[in-house]
Amino acid sequence: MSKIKVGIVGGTGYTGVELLRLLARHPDVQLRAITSRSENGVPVSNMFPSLRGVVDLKFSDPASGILEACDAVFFATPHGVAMAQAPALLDKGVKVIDLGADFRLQDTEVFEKWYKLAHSTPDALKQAVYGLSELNREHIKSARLVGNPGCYPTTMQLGFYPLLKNNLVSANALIADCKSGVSGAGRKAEVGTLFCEAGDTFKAYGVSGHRHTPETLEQLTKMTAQKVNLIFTPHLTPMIRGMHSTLYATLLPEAVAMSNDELQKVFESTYVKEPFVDVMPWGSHPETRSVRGSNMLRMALHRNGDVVIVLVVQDNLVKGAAGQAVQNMNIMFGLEETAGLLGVGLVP
Ligand SMILES: NC(=O)C1=CN([C@@H]2O[C@H](COP(=O)(O)OP(=O)(O)OC[C@H]3O[C@@H](n4cnc5c(N)ncnc54)[C@H](OP(=O)(O)O)[C@@H]3O)[C@@H](O)[C@H]2O)C=CC1
Ligand SMILES: CC(=O)N[C@@H](CCC(=O)OP(=O)(O)O)C(=O)O
Repeated sequence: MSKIKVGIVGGTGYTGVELLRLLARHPDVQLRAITSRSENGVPVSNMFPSLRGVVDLKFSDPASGILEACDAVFFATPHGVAMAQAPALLDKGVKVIDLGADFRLQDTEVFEKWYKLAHSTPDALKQAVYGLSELNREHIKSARLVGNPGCYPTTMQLGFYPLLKNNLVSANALIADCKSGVSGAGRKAEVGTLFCEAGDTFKAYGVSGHRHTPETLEQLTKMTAQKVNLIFTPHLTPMIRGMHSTLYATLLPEAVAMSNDELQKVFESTYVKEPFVDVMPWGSHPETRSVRGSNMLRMALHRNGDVVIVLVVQDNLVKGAAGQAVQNMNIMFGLEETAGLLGVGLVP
């Protein structure tokens, strides 16, 4: 089979360089174009010496037409960019995966409220498929346009799914207490992400409303007939990569008698065939470093009375962004789902 020709829009950002790291060693991919407006013409390896001898392309202008010759294009760009540029690529038969939020929310009014942007391509949005690989694989297989999930929503959905799908917990009282590494904010210069502002300190943000709440609610609602209510509190933690989500859900009266062993089996049987979801033994404490640089999401169950506690870790740049995007590309092109994604986490 000939290799898939791939382009990346936004190659100078953190998810862009993560895509490059993964795709450069992907057995079925040929990297054709990596765009940057600010670094146009500069060799990619000048900016990222980690890619010297691995990627020999130069950054190109996203408007040069080079993307149209690709089979697949990833948008690793701020919200609003993919919706402006994807329709022309789709018209040329190029498959598109957006790492931003332009194609995640089905309701344009909700999108406009949270992103403060008018949605310019509601027609393209109608054909977009939400790219949570494990739960939406069948739709992703035939998708031409995928909206890759947000990083926090990936942990919340995969953690709550076995409980909601099996009607074991009250969906009306879900709590997600989540922590992200600073790379989650992207590479753009902002005072809040400077070393002196984000190092050796810890804080919550977006407590009264974060745009990942509507995305997560929209998807959790598909898992259960109950009304879903979610309290989601993100925190910024002084590490570069990694995300840790502590999820709380109260068992319904009819499920309270379940043993820890039975609950564990529900999770294990849900994810037994998933190459990138690891259900650890009951009572484990997954660490972010166990998934650093890898596409694996690890979870472990605990219980306090009627409350089930699910601990979930992932690398925000891999399973939370670029890795899941590559996983979706593999599914869209009928490749081995794990191709290019079998790297092991970096410990220590
Ligand atoms: N960081 C993370 O953990 C996660 C990020 N995401 C999402 O992925 C997307 C990318 O994030 P991240 O890599 O962190 O962002 P960065 O801010 O680090 O990078 C953004 C990139 O987009 C390019 N860009 C900006 N504006 C335009 C434009 N108008 N046209 C073409 N290219 C443009 C920039 O390059 P240049 O200006 O040179 O063209 C840069 O390479 C965002 O939508 C983000 O929300 C999703 C999940 C997790
Ligand atoms: C630490 C940090 O700032 N994280 C980002 C979320 C990560 C991300 O980029 O998600 P989207 O693709 O939905 O924007 C935030 O809370 O805005």
